[in-house]
Amino acid sequence: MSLIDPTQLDAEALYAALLDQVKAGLAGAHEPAIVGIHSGGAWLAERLAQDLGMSERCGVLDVSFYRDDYAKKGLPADVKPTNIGFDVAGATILLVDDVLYTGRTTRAAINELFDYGRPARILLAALVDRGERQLPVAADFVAAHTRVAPGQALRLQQGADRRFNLTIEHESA
Ligand SMILES: O=P(O)(O)OC[C@H]1O[C@H](OP(=O)(O)OP(=O)(O)O)[C@H](O)[C@@H]1O
Ligand SMILES: O=c1cc[nH]c(=O)[nH]1
Repeated sequence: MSLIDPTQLDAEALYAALLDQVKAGLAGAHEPAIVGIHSGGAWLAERLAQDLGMSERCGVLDVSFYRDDYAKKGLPADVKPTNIGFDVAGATILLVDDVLYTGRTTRAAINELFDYGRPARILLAALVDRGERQLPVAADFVAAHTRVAPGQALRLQQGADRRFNLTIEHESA
């Protein structure tokens, strides 16, 4: 696994690489569907679903209520309703997030998904894996591995033209 300097991450090139991986990985999958984690994962999921002709089977999860730090942090200002308009039971769900770090968001998302039904399989796609996991979580599809200094965060942004951009910010407490 080679690590890419976080200042060199080209979000559009990474998106194209992730799309290729996901296309190959979902070929022949049983009842495939795509679910993005609000907010960056949802932008990615919507674009992947459009590019794969799967917009009818694309949903969004807001894991705020399922986070293990919910009691401490409460709800963020921009909480959005979860929206899954297809049958999760028996489906192959591609869970999509922008940045994979501690793994706690993925854990919360899997917990929430099971409230909608029992999927046949869940696969995880992340645009960037920054390592330093705190839970045993691994992505099936990753466009880039990097390391970011403590106290900093990678943030995905989407422009009005739907193009992606990754920036490095100081992490909010
Ligand atoms: O692996 P973890 O340590 O859980 O971190 C990864 C999560 O952190 C970010 O979400 P955040 O909660 O900051 O919300 P956002 O997507 O709206 O920025 C990111 O979008 C991932 O969902
Ligand atoms: O670097 C990070 C870590 C967690 N979540 C992000 O969006 N970026």
